[in-house]
Amino acid sequence: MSIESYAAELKSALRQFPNFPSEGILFEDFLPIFAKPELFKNLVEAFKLHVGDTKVDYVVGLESRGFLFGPTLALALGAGFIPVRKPGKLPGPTLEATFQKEYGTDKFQIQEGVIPKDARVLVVDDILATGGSASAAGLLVEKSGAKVVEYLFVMELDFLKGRDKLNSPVFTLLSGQEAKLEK
Ligand SMILES: O=P(O)(O)OC[C@H]1O[C@H](OP(=O)(O)OP(=O)(O)O)[C@H](O)[C@@H]1O
Ligand SMILES: Nc1ncnc2[nH]cnc12
Ligand SMILES: [Mg+2]
Repeated sequence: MSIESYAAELKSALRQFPNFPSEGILFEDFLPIFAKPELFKNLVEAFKLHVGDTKVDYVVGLESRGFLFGPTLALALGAGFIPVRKPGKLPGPTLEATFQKEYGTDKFQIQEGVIPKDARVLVVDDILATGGSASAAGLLVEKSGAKVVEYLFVMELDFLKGRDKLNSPVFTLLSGQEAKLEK
């Protein structure tokens, strides 16, 4: 199957919730994908097709939703998985970055020394909204001395222009929201 046909099938599984978690947000719920093994398998297969022969040493997944498929994708690519977590969850020395997102401020941490210098990394998450989360994660990868080969997302909220904050190529599997939710 092609990436496009995987994408069409996956897109039809998503559910939208207007005004969640706050007024004016159209929330894209991608959890139904994980309730069906064939959809979950196809999500990973579609990303794998996109990555192709590109050399990847690590997949870095963002807490929480990037943890749902990041490790599975890493395994499928023969790469390691490294978590970027919200503060206070990782033991030992960490690197930290603060960021703004679509609905609030947050912090991310990564353990120091877990990514070898010059490693080739894919940063993966479910949604690219303002780009705050992904750019903070990219910064942590760069602070570790590694290289972000590409950012991979299931979906993008195009109107927020999050990709402008990212300084490596960006791939989004499904077409996203082009306009803000009308009241
Ligand atoms: O591009 P941004 O504006 O940074 O927003 C995108 C991020 O927001 C959501 O995570 P969130 O932290 O809300 O919750 P989660 O723990 O459920 O992943 C989403 O899963 C992305 O990680
Ligand atoms: N509209 C949205 N739907 C789901 N997750 C999100 N994260 C940030 N914005 C989101
Ligand atoms: Mg998230």
